[in-house]
Amino acid sequence: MTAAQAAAEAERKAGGRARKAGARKPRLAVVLFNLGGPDKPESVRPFLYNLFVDPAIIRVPAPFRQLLAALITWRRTPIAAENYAVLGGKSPLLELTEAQAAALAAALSDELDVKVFVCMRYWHPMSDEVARAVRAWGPDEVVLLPLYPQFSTTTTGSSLDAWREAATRAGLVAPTRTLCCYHSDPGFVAATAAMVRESYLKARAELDPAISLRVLFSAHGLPESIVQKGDPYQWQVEKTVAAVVEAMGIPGLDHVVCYQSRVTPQKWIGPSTEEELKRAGADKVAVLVVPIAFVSEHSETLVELDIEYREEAAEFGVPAYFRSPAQNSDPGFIAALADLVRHARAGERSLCSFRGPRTCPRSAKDCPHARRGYATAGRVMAEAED
Ligand SMILES: C=CC1=C(C)c2cc3[nH]c(cc4nc(cc5[nH]c(cc1n2)c(C)c5CCC(=O)O)C(CCC(=O)O)=C4C)c(C)c3C=C
Ligand SMILES: [Fe+2]
Ligand SMILES: [Fe+2]
Repeated sequence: MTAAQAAAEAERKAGGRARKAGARKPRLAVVLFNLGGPDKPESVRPFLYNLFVDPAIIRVPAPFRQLLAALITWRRTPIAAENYAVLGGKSPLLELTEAQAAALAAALSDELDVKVFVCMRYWHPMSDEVARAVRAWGPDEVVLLPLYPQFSTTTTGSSLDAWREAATRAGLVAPTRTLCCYHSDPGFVAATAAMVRESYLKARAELDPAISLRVLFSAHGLPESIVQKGDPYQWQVEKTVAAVVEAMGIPGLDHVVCYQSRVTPQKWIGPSTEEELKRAGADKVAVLVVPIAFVSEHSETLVELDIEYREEAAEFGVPAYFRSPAQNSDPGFIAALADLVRHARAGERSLCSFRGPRTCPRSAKDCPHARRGYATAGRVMAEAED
């Protein structure tokens, strides 16, 4: 073959590859992260141990952490098992997250060859098995999407750390974009506000017009010390509530942010949801409780909010108790997730918020944008980008 023929052949092959690439949709793996929950009564104890032994949750060095985790697990297991027994002996979180994954894949499938994986932090499917499955599928790119709109070191941070290690072990090296938070993303806020507004109007219609209605935006709590060290979660929860209230467009809406699910004896951030129920009882106002940091139903909505707090509200003399549903596979919420994936792919950054760069104040030292050398799949990611 002459040099000219070789050059023509190379050009033909390159053209063919480009045409192929043009015809082929990008192969994208999206990984949805959530906390996970037991799949049968016997899983409650190991699930709880996995949670309490996580250094992002119990912040004491080994081997004391393992000892403390075993002790807290021993104390918590009967309470948690009783809650899961109400739900048929298991958490519904995996099925609901799988439904979200299927809906998100459908929303993106016109433009992408997409597969959406579910990765749980403390019960199956967990990081190692999911990272291996993602690698075996052979994506061109990966988007990591936490099902926590607000970043916390205890949730998103912990999941991403576990993923980074698992991806390295699995040899997953595809270019990866990480979406750290979407607390005030316009799509997420609009979808959430529409759901809360509908619940509010429904409750208002059922309620005696003489009785006022207060909205309790109830988020999962955190130990105060974690927030004081720089966890941006509480700041982000407050941003979500402010944006949702504005988008609801109900003038003079009586509302408050409060925190539920305290599970350790330390001081947790407040006010607690129980304190707010007590106050509503004293004020003789009805309440609409809105889960604001959970995007799926699970034990803390279906048991804690729907049974325990409802009973406490009645004891405190709250005249009526309503609850707004979590997003689950609400079409507006899934469309917002799809837009977040598009946005993450279109941006320059390997680590991004819903807006692109960092959104947290400087005081939030545990915002992932503040951590130098943040890495995933063996690649160093964006370092303190703002
Ligand atoms: C110190 C303990 C805990 C912290 C901090 C914490 C933060 C945190 N958790 C969620 C979301 C979920 N938590 C879930 C269950 C769960 N969480 C804890 C403890 C802490 N969470 C426990 C012990 C449990 C198990 C259930 C129980 O014993 O009550 C779940 C899943 C539950 C299910 O039904 O599947 C979710 C989801 C957030 C958002 C958060 C802080 C930002
Ligand atoms: Fe929790
Ligand atoms: Fe941040």
